Amino acid sequence: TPVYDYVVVGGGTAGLTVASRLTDNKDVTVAVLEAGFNAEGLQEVFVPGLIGSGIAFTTLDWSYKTVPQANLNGRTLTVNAGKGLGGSTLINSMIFPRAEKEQYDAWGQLNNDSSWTWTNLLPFFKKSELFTPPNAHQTAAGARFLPAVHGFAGRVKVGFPNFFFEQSALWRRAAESLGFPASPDLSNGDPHAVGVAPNSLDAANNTRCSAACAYYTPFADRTNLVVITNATVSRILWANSTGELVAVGVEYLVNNETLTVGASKEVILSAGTIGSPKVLELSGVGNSTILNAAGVSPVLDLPTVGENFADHVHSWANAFTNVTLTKDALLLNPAFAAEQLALWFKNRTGLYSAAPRSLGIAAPSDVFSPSQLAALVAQAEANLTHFATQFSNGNPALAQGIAAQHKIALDLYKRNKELPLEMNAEPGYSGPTAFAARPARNYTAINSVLYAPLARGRTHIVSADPLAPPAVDPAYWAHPLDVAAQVGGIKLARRMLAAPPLGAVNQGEFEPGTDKDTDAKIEEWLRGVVASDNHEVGSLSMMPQKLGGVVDTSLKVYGTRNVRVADASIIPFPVSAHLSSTVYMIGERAADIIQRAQN
Ligand SMILES: Cc1cc2nc3c(=O)[nH]c(=O)nc-3n(C[C@H](O)[C@H](O)[C@H](O)COP(=O)(O)OP(=O)(O)OC[C@H]3O[C@@H](n4cnc5c(N)ncnc54)[C@H](O)[C@@H]3O)c2cc1C
Repeated sequence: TPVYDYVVVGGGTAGLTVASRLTDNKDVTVAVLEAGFNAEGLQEVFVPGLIGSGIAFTTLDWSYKTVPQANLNGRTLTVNAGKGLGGSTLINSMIFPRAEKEQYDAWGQLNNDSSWTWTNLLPFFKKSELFTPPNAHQTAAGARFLPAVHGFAGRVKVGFPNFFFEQSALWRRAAESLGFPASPDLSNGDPHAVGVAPNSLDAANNTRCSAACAYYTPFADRTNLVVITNATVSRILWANSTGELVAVGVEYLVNNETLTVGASKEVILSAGTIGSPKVLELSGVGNSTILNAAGVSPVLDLPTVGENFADHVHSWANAFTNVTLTKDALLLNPAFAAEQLALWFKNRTGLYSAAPRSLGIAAPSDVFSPSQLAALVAQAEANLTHFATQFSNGNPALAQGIAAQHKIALDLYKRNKELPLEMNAEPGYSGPTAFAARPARNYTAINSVLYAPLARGRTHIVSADPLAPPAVDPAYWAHPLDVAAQVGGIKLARRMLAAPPLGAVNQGEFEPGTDKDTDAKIEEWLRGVVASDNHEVGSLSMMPQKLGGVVDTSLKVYGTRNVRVADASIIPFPVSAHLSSTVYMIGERAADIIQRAQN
């Protein structure tokens, strides 16, 4: 068995960050085991406008299925997660802002550790970034940035695209007319505003910069960094079965062969919010009842593994438009699409050079009237213990932890600082109806993403077979405030579609449809259509053990000597942003913590 200092499970967003930083020291050896393959050479990965096409959502996607969702008409939803070197950054939409500073501060507050607060985390956000400021064309198209909040010597290339859709600019002005301030920079910790989102792309040649592009490709020739692809980790190997657990390596599968690799110092779990708890449970760490039922012998009873799971869900309002240069034009006219793709390969311009999103992050005051908000918050406060207990799966410590999270969220709601919705303009159709089934026209869509859900669910193994998918239950919409916010998102999206100057190109609503003219009808429609936004967090949450946490503030799994978690699963509660910048920050912070622990 080959032995490395560190073994990283999962070569995704945070996993490659940790591996890359640790091997900056040439005396340190790291092995990364990744279930997928190196997909950097595929155009579906590197061309920004091909997001979601080709194999992006097939081979390169775990495509996890939820259990039937009781609040969504019993539907089974898909939670996408990238499978391949780079993880979810291979297939994500490349939108690269950050959440509000009060939410990061709340991680510190929950954990009684001021090192996990916005001010102290900002250096790690910056450390990950190699930011290219907007050029004159991009600035004229609305791109803005504040140098003080960016990094210029990191590894993830961040910048702006070469093409901007007309509808995005019209929408930003419409949002401003509804009271959204123009953002000086969507990464400044104060995202209640509207602006052009920075992207995780290499502005020099207009290509996606995944975690592999950032943290692996430039360092692939390091002899102290070994990356094994097509390797599915089945479990952590322990030296002991009583007392504090000591990991000595991991077992993994390549094709049908079982192999092992040794770790002389630490094992780092970076398999994602659904993948990491699965590996821990397969290794005998979790709720003993759940493990026994799945046929795994418990080694350490840590009953909150896989609990406290939360995800963002999104919905849409879309309208026909007389604007003709839309993403729909690519679908409606294959010859035009081929021309545009050729243009991208020729000089990196045209419709495929854009990862087309402008964002506006809504505050409670944009979504609710003062009296409506007061009533919703009062109701949530009155039912705090009820819901915390319901979501905790019978674990009293976690019930306290969820209650503490809800209290923080509701206090922020009252200060207009918990931002419940992302609004973003899609220059083309976005919604639940397949291309062939909808009118062959041009559209403007406003996505609204539920950003601060109070519902908590879980993900657990149901089998000892490492290749069997886990049962994922996000418990979408299990809290009334979540439902009210998402209904409010449709109404806000409609106001945006009607507001000038966007209103001038609006040729009538397609979905939800003007017949959905009451909150109750909107809600009923949404139950049948809302989809995961693939922002799952919290399943191995960083919280004190007395609040049902799984890792401490050094990211170490309670009850183990040398297993840490670095990925989105440690994020204790959903934050109001797309996640990748935050996950890179976690990877940078994890590497720093590990390096300091060794010195
Ligand atoms: C379709 C989609 C769109 C998104 N859009 C955006 C966006 O626009 N902007 C944004 O900021 N965020 C976006 N996100 C979210 C963001 O990309 C993720 O939250 C983030 O990348 C997760 O990082 P991670 O390190 O936790 O996990 P991942 O990056 O998913 O890495 C986990 C890795 O572990 C591997 N793995 C899992 N199990 C095993 C195992 N047993 N053995 C070996 N390897 C294993 C996986 O294959 C994967 O490579 C999107 C996500 C998706 C899926």
